[in-house]
Amino acid sequence: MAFEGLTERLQKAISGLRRKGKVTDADLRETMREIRLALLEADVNFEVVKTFIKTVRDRAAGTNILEGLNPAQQIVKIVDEELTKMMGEEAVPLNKSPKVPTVIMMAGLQGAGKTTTVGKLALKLKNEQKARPLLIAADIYRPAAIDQLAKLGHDMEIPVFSMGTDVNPREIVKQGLAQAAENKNDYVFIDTAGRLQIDELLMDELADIKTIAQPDEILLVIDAMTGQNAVQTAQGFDQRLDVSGVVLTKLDGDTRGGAALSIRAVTGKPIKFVGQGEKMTDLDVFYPDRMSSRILGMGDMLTLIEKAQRDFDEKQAEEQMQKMKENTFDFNDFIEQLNQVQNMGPLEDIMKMIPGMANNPALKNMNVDPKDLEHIKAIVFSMTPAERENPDLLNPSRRRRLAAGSGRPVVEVNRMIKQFMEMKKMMSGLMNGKMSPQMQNMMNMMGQGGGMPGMPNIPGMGGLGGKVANGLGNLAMKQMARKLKKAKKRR
Ligand SMILES: Nc1nc2c(ncn2[C@@H]2O[C@H](COP(=O)(O)OP(=O)(O)OP(=O)(O)O)[C@@H](O)[C@H]2O)c(=O)[nH]1
Repeated sequence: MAFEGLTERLQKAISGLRRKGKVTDADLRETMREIRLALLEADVNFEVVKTFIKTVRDRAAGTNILEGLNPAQQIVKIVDEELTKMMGEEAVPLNKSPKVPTVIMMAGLQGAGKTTTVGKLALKLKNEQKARPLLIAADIYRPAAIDQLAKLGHDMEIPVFSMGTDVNPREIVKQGLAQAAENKNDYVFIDTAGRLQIDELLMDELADIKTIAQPDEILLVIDAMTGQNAVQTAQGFDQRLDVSGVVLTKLDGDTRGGAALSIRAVTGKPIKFVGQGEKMTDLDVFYPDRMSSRILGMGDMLTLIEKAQRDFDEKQAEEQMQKMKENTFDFNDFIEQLNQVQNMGPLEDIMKMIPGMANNPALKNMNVDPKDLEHIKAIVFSMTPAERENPDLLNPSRRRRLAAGSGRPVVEVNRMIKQFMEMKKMMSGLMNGKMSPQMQNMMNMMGQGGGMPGMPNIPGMGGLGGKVANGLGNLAMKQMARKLKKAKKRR
């Protein structure tokens, strides 16, 4: 997960204020100095940091009592709002042409992730809008690029237009667009060539393609891990091409965050999407406010809820809930749930989206080994259908059989069954609360209180209460409620 270093530094910078009733000028100066260092260390553009610090300091000095928040919370609130502004305030959607097709031209340096991003975006449009995109392979200089795009298209059942490596890219684009018109494709993506660095030849070619294709959107693909170089690259491309948006890739490997935080402020161009992994589904809309929450370690419940909604089968979730309510949730349901959780991605990443959890020391040391989940599955798969439906059948001799069948020690089998029983009991109680199905499912996944077998038990997280309900967590909850309200309004 991105930005660990920055999150830690910022929290440390602010934590000094937490015990103070009133903030003196010296306190504020010290905190601002720490925040400034944290941002510089994260490789945020120097000028951007300077402006940011001045704004936050002016605001912090001007307001001492805000909605009953303590000094630390006030600073967090201001920093949160200013970070959000720095990254552009609102999510900016993809441009859409009033008449088909919408033409999207991609640009970026070699290896930034252009081809991968074309695939991810096309798949997103196909899945979410039932779009019928055409991908044009106009990178003739790296022969593997055409094959890569052709393979992506083949796997996702999205057509790819290519003419090999001997035809001029300008001609390929012309003919590709003609084909899109003929096939009435609603989106066209042009995958252009990249170089190791910006050079005149490349820029001339891209400028020509722009003239030919008249794109509705020029998306610049930038590798977040290259920090300030990414920002310079963005400036270089933008000067020649006047790009309309940025896709920041490899955010999953970016521990610092400098590019994400500076690009908008330096270039004035919005980050529209972020790439967070190598899978075709690892592309997300960029929400400045959610990113800011994450950076401040306040979690990102909205994304978590969306992830749950996207990756969870609603009908299945309803059925499982009903079973929990009736206390008839069995090992078959449990396996289904484990599979769903695994689909959502690494558990550590999911946990970090919960307010107050990003810097939980227990979470830091937590190493969720995917093998643990596999062991649990192995035990369940060793059960007979009758045992899965009725865990009460599992007497000691049957448990010994499960241990032998799964290759796990008997104590592990016993522990797993005990935890399952406890979870089942707890969930049936919890289900009579007033949470939405998604929330209930999430709580369930997170191993509330007693803990779900295989899910880490997090000390201090006695339910979402404990750790989360105090300090920054408390503020995060308030912020979240505000953001949820805002998001609802937008819809
Ligand atoms: N971890 C991670 N890897 C990514 C992401 N986006 C792309 N990659 C990887 O980055 C590498 C380069 O991606 P490509 O799509 O081939 O890069 P490109 O910009 O098309 O390169 P050229 O065609 O040479 O210009 C591949 O191994 C991708 O899997 C991302 O968001 N996260």
